[in-house]
Amino acid sequence: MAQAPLTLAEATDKAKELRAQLNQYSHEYYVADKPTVEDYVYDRLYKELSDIETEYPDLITSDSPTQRVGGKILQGFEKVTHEVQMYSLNDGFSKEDIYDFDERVQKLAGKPVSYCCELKIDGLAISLKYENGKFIQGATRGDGTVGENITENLKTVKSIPLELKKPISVEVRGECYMPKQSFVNLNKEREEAGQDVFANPRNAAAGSLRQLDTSMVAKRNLSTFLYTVADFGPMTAQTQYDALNELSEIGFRTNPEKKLCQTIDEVWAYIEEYHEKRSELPYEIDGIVIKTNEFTIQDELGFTVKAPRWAIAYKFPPEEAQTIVEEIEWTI
Ligand SMILES: NC(=O)c1cc2c(=O)c3cc(F)ccc3oc2nc1N
Repeated sequence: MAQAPLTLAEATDKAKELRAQLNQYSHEYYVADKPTVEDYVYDRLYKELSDIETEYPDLITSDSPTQRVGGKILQGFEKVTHEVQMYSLNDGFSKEDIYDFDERVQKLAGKPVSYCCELKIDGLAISLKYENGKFIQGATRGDGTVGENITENLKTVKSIPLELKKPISVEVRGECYMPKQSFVNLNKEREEAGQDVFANPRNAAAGSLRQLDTSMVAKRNLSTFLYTVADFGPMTAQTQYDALNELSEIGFRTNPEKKLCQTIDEVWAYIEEYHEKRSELPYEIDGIVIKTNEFTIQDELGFTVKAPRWAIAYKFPPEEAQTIVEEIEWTI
């Protein structure tokens, strides 16, 4: 039985309630990886909100889940200048490189330091800006000083919050990536459509974020892991490990495999552990990022022209791309 049409007042209240409920379900599914409802529950509420917004377009808000599907055709990507430079990392390729890094850092710091170790996600570095809790700008790293404005495309990435849990103004950085399974599915579709396939998930993510049709990006199932606070705003973390937890508390998706290591031996054990586990992860990693944990020490060590002195990326030897795809295809 069709419901009597809602008055504007009823529709306004109902839309607000549905947005909050849907954004909560979406956070659980795409950010916390802990969905609490079946898809059909979400879909039914989504349709209810979408119908209200069709009836009353003025009720559409920037953080409405209906804004995630894209549908804009962009003319191109404007340039964005990063007020806080987006550096790259120095690479290490051997155990010796990692122990040399530790020796340099301890000498510069003048004392033993602890390290925060993180998986090195093989995606595309992005910067996200929020004003009073609202997502206002997303950009690529570019050359570290000038990147591309890909805000409209990043709005379709479900793990990127359109509104934070607190109305704060911050700039955060992280990696946008395509999960392995999505990569295999996308290449299957492209092959069947006679299109070129992507060589690896990183290229697929980069190619997806360069789409000018935002509805195409929405279909690519991209995700994110955030790892840096560029402009702290009111955030209080004094170490990298705590900053990752704080990023998660305000609504960002962070990688759960981080580890606080008191010695470089512990760091090396972590590197070996994840070199083993690499093929089981649902996303590609190309190494491990090691950072001095205390921000006071990061400030003391600072940056060279190219990279921070207080971090190093240990790069795993490249896995044959074929093995990755074969392994996944076997699991389908
Ligand atoms: N791909 C990654 O998973 C990853 C990348 C970086 C960086 O590129 C990076 C660059 C800096 F100048 C400083 C810290 C960083 O931390 C990082 N942490 C990570 N987990």
